[in-house]
Amino acid sequence: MPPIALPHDAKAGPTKPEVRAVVHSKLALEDGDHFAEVGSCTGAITIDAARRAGEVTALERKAERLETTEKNLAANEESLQADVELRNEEAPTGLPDDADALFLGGSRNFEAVLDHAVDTEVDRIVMNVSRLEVAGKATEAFREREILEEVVQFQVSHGYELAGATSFNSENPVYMLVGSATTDSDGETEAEQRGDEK
Ligand SMILES: C[S@@+](CC[C@H](N)C(=O)[O-])C[C@H]1O[C@@H](n2cnc3c(N)ncnc32)[C@H](O)[C@@H]1O
Repeated sequence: MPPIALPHDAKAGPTKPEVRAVVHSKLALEDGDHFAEVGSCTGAITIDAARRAGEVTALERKAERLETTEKNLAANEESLQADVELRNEEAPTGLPDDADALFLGGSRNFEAVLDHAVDTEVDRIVMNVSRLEVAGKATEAFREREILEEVVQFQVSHGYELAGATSFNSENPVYMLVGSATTDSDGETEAEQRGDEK
């Protein structure tokens, strides 16, 4: 599969390729999945998701950024397999009730978005955060809802040649929260079950 093309830019994006690779490893999208996204912006995550899932619903609160999502999706049309619906909404408004996987690239109303994910039992939830204080609040919100599986923090640096040697330019650190809101026959999430076992 060729790398995605992003001929159109928007402020606040795109999510860097190395970060996208980790996001998609955690989302583990398959043909039959419905993927929901909060904050599609340039569409960098949306395009990769539309190459893997069967259905994509992408929300973006800013109309001009949703237009960027649409244009970048069109630039990758030949490699997409999913039915894609773009919604100019501020989540949780506009979120589908049958998503298998959810990515929060934008953090507005994230508590209400997580409540919706719990109510609709979303199987895989990934949230990316760059600001430390928001990362702390989001981690608490995942824990309170007993849906937290992993907290991953990482930072990517790219090498460049300096005086015949290699030096590095660093990207901002990323905090990635990974969870699941599916429940067993007793109505417990996997995180709750792990708590019971301790
Ligand atoms: C950091 S950017 C996401 C970047 C995107 N993953 C990309 O690769 O281009 C966050 C985006 O989320 C949007 N956003 C934030 N909260 C939102 C919400 N509750 N509903 C819809 N969009 C939201 C913002 O307008 C912004 O465009």
